[in-house]
Parts: sequence; C-alpha cells; structure tokens
Amino acid sequence: MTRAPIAVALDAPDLETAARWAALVTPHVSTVKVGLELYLRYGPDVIASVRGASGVRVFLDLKLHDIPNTVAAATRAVARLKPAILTVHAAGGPAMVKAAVEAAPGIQVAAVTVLTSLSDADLAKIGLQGPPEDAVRRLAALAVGAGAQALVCSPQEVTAVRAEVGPGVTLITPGVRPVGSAVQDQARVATPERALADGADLLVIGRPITGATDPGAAAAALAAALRRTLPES
Ligand SMILES: O=C(O)c1cc(=O)[nH]c(=O)n1[C@@H]1O[C@H](COP(=O)(O)O)[C@@H](O)[C@H]1O
Repeated sequence: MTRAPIAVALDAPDLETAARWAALVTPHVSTVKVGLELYLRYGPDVIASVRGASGVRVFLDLKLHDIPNTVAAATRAVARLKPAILTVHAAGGPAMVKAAVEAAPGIQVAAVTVLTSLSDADLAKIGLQGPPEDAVRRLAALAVGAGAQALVCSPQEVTAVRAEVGPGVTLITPGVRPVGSAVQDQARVATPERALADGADLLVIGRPITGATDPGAAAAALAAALRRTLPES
C-alpha cells in the first residue's frame, strides 16, 4: 500500500524519542521531518538515527536564511546527509534561493513563504500589509523564479499558490489540524482532508501524531482518512 503523503515532524526533546516515533510512523507515511530542535542538539547523526533501516525519506527543515554565499556553503554542508527536502526562507531573496538550489543538486529545496504561525495582525507588525495570501503568492513566485522546486505555505493558500506557480511545483503544508485537535498554536490552518483536496502534495503534521498515546496508530488513522479523500492514492 502506498504510504500517505505526510511528513511527520519529529520535534522531540531527545534522539531516542525521535527514533522511536520515526519507527512507529514509517510504515504509514512517506516522510519524516527533522527540524531545528533535534538538529541543533544532535547534529548530522540525527539523520541516520531517524532514517533507520526503513530508508524513509528525510525532510531536513533548517529554514536557512542568510546571504547567498553563506546559504550555499551551509547547503553543501548538509547535502552530504542526502535529505530528500531542505528548507530555506523565500524572504532571503531570489539570489539566496538560487544559491541553495545550485548547491544541492538532487535535493528538493523547499522555500518557506509565510510561516503558518503568523496571522494578519502579525504580518502587519513586520510590515507586510494585506492578507497573508498576497505575501505568500509573491514569495512563491519569487522562489520558483529562482529555481525552487517546492514551496511551504499554509493549507489556506494552496489553491492560490497552485494558480500562481502551476502544476509542476511540490506544495508542502504545515498548519494541518485534524478536526478536534487539541493543539491550536498555528494561525492559518485547515484539516488534512481539505489540504489534500485543495492540491497539497505533502502535509507536515507534528503534535497531532507525536502527541498521541500511540503515534503509530494516529499516523495509520490519518493515512486511512486521506486514502478516503483521494481513493486512488
Ligand atoms: O517548514 C516547516 O516545516 C514549517 C513551516 C511553517 O510555516 N510552519 C510550521 O509549523 N512548520 C513546521 O511544521 C511543524 C508543525 O508541527 P505541528 O504544529 O506540531 O503540527 C513544525 O515542525 C514546524 O517547524
């Protein structure tokens, strides 16, 4: 059976927990995501630990954001770990996104548009007036123009971003919350079914899975729900 297009965010306090979560969810999902918390604590070794014997795709979410020369060097430094996906901030500008893409042949560079934790009011405070969708579309076009093959946006903007960049770009959506989810600290959210129906290619889901008593069962249930949304997947 095809694994569900979910990247489980392994935002764990220690390596043992992350590796355990990865082993539990890997039969059900296509990807696991390593972020700043784990990478800054354990460094490159964390990738092999969560990849384990299954060889699951690893999404390295470092959200690089610096001058192009520094981002290119940082990208080369992590490229040897062979993550399937690496994040950079689109707000770093076209030269920075291009530098990352050129430094990492074989790795999908995903440009983060506007963080899903930011609301309209937050964006106004950092000088981005207007609906988040406007900034997301602008950053999406910038990043794809610079060579990014993937974008990170909230599920609320998937339809607009798809219209902006066309069918060939992978759209990755965090801010995914199943109905009744207790974790509500993201500003721009939608259910997994809605995100997928709107055209997202990969759903990033963390605490709704990893906070469950049985993360493996939670991942299996979400995967089954998504199969009902897209029966052919
Ligand atoms: O790049 C990301 O993965 C990301 C971008 C974004 O805009 N919002 C966002 O929440 N994320 C990540 O997605 C994950 C969401 O986790 P949960 O909120 O627990 O589902 C976290 O690991 C975040 O770092």
